[in-house]
Amino acid sequence: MHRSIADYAMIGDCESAALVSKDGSIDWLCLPRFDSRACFASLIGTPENGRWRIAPSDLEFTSSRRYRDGTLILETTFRTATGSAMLIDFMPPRDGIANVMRIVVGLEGSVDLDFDLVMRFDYGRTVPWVTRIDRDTMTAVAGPEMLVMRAPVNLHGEDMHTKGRFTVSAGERLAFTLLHQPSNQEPLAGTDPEAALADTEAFWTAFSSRCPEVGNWTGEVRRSLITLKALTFRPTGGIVAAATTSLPEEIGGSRNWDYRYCWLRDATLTLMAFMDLGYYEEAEAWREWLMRSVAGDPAQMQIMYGVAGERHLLEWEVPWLEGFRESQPVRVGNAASEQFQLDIYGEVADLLAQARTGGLAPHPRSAALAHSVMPFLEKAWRRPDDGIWEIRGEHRHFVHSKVMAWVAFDRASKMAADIEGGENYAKHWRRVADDIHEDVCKNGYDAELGSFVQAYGSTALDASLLHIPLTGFLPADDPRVKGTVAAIEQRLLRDGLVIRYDNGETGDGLEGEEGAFLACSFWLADVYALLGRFDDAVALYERLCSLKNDVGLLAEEYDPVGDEMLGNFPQAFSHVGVIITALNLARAKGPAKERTDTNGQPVA
Ligand SMILES: OC[C@H]1O[C@H](O[C@H]2O[C@H](CO)[C@@H](O)[C@H](O)[C@H]2O)[C@H](O)[C@@H](O)[C@@H]1O
Repeated sequence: MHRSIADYAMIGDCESAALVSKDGSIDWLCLPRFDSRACFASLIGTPENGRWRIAPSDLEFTSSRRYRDGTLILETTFRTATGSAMLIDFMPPRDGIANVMRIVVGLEGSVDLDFDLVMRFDYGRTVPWVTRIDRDTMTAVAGPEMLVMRAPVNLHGEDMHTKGRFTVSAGERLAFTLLHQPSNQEPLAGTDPEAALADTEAFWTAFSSRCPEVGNWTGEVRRSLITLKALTFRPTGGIVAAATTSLPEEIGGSRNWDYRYCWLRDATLTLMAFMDLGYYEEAEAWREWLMRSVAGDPAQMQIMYGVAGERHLLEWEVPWLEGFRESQPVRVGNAASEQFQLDIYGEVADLLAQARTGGLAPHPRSAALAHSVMPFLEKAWRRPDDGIWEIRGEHRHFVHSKVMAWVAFDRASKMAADIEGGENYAKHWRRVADDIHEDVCKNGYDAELGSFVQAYGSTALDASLLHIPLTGFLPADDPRVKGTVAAIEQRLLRDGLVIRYDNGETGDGLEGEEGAFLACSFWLADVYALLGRFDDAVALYERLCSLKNDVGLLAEEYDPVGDEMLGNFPQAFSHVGVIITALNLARAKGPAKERTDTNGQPVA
């Protein structure tokens, strides 16, 4: 049986994350940060590239799992012929030390379990020296890093694995911990796992209990909110697009990318979801991250940064990893970081404008940002770019990019009051917005097709055009918008889900195909809601939610033919869709008590 992406659940501590399989194996873990070199990389390799498995010795076991309510604490229950046991997996929010904790709890009878720990640094390549320090403690060292593993059972070394077999009986609890630290220090003591479990539960419930009711979809929304929070990097406010690299967009294909970075686009959309639910601290922290990351020459502004604002995200291929179900190459770093993508200015401006409307005080450096970025953009919007999909080919005049440049000037003119001389700026930026609007309507609309098109001069379609009504560029009932929606329904739907574009007619510079893009499918549901097609919107939303795995997680894409998730996982873009579309549906139809305004407050 092959593995599927849906087999995994995420645990994390808002600085990094691990993926745990249904059969109790942590197959992905990067420490100390999301984008650090993995110490468990079997997700995109083999068990020899690092993993930590605790599972029944009796291979005939069954398992089921869930997150403890309102938390990111994973509970996997194993059932065997002799009894049942629960594996509780979590990463405590850090007090300086990165820790993975696993508590095995005997539930019924007794269960024999196998322990198999394969510690590898450098994305599965480097085999460390493993040394026993005392009865319960082992260290693994290679170069600058050290893992300290504590286990209350007998373990031994075998073929570069740390192995053991133990029995847990009803009522018993056995705690295992793995912490990461620099190798030039003495092994740290670590915290008591049971106390850490209580603290972790308190952290997540304090966060998730503030989530407002969202119609029939509160459960869906809350799980996605927790997932997005887990993708934020607490020390800096950065937000990663997903927890993984190189989960394939086509099984066996080469569309494998590293998403463990902060895209301005993905992060702003994530923050819109946070703010729509009334969570403003994340927006404030991210705004600080943004101001530090983009500081300097606006021509050097990047579309993505590292979690602390790093700029050099050099893309390279990892030859020793065979890839998820042999999807090669595995990539680390992302060359799209060097692309020119016009839409990011609009996304950032939209976010800042919504943050202001939601009550965030003007940032002391918002004038500096406006004074450097807007004059740059006033010229730059006329240039072709790489577009929202980061197409690896020639620059084009993408319609979505121009629409988002309009958003930048539209929102800037509305926020101009925050800066000195605001009235004049407001007028000037409004004029530029009008120029862009005219340009797009003239060059981006094909009257014969009755639809906007992907790029000036092209007849290809693009799902990103759904942002035309969603951003307020044109109203949803404008005939040109209705025509575009009809064309997308006709040409970009695959088994009811939306693909980004038809690669046959577009050519994106890459080999192979990809699945339906889940975020685009949520956008279509949003547009249905705007058009008053409420039943269509709900049907599509519920279909999308049905694609989640057993613990409520979504990857970037879905293959309707192979019936499986594709792409990096869990993906912020997709979970943003779960939240924003639920809010749109609840606002459109729900009884007053279920509606929320942008502060997450019930609307009277
Ligand atoms: O399709 C080619 C590109 O795919 C990735 O980009 C996609 O993911 C980004 C992060 O979620 C998203 O912001 C972007 O809109 C998507 O197209 C990949 O990161 C790129 O390197 C690649 O060219």
